[in-house]
Amino acid sequence: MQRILVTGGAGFIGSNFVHHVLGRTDASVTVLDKLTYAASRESLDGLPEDRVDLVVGDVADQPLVERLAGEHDAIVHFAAESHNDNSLSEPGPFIQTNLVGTFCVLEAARRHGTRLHHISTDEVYGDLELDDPARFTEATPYNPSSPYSAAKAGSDHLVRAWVRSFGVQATISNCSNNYGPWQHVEKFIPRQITNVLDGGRPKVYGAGTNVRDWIHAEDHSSAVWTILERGRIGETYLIGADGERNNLEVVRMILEHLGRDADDFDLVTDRAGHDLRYAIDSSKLRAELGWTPSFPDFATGLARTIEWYRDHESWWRPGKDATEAAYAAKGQA
Ligand SMILES: Cc1cn([C@H]2C[C@H](O)[C@@H](COP(=O)(O)OP(=O)(O)O[C@H]3O[C@H](C)C(=O)[C@H](O)[C@H]3O)O2)c(=O)[nH]c1=O
Repeated sequence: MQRILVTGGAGFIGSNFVHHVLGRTDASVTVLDKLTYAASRESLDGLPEDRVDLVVGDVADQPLVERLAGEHDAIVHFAAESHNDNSLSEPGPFIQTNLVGTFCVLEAARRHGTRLHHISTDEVYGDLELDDPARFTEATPYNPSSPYSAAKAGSDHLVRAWVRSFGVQATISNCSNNYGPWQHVEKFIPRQITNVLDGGRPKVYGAGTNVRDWIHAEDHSSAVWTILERGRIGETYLIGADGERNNLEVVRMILEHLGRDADDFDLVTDRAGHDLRYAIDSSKLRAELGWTPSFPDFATGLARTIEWYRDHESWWRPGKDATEAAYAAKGQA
């Protein structure tokens, strides 16, 4: 695979993947990205210019995606609207990008016989009880809760249908919550880090007992590359790094790292339909393809991420006020 098309490659997880591929292989990458509020050209800075191309465009632009698919050996499809809170206030873009966009990618892959890897989320499985020892596996029934996760669930079903009905050469991965550099300040970890850097207080939904299974974006990238290279066509692989923490634990770690009292946070209005707990069993990926996470433990990864936000204020600052104003309008600031 020498020529790879990465949809959504200027977003948080997509751009981490582009850095991963260009740093570890001799492949060249075309990024197709609409450069919405959640993407940034800066996330692609420092890459070898002769091996990366940015096409600013919409993944739901069928002729554009068809043309690009014909010029590449593989498509890795990250492009998606990803923020649950936004999907609750305005679901339309989630249907358009996550469902219609995936349809366009599938039709393009079908027409050109291009290998496809579809990026998805563990949220398609709904949530687990806090005291349930179970974790999600590839056999867990779909049960999405939000417009975001329902649209991602639908996109997974489209991929499986195109594999079975049209022989599209596709794999799917469902990953848990990512953290790391270049994540938009609307998301939980960057929001709380930047609140504290600004001298403010973290804002925790509900009672803060909801659990997320954190993985560093770099480990997500290495898993996706492994599946792209060695995954079996038509298969789904769950990606996770055994990083379960509740939201209170995470904000306390951020506060303590930045020299503040661990209880210096506010509990705010809960998210509607807020999923309680996500937890991934990634045994299939580890046993079948030999993948293991390489990033250090969550505490070390979080500390490095906090330092990254401290060092990159000029990147996150322009979006911060508008993001907080939107949360304030919902009683979550
Ligand atoms: C923004 C914010 C969030 N939260 C809570 C809500 C969740 O329990 C947790 C993480 O929230 P966040 O919105 O960052 O992420 P999730 O809703 O878990 O979803 C994320 O991880 C999955 C896998 C994807 O697939 C999504 O694309 C991705 O956004 O913190 C707060 O308590 N306060 C806040 O200010």
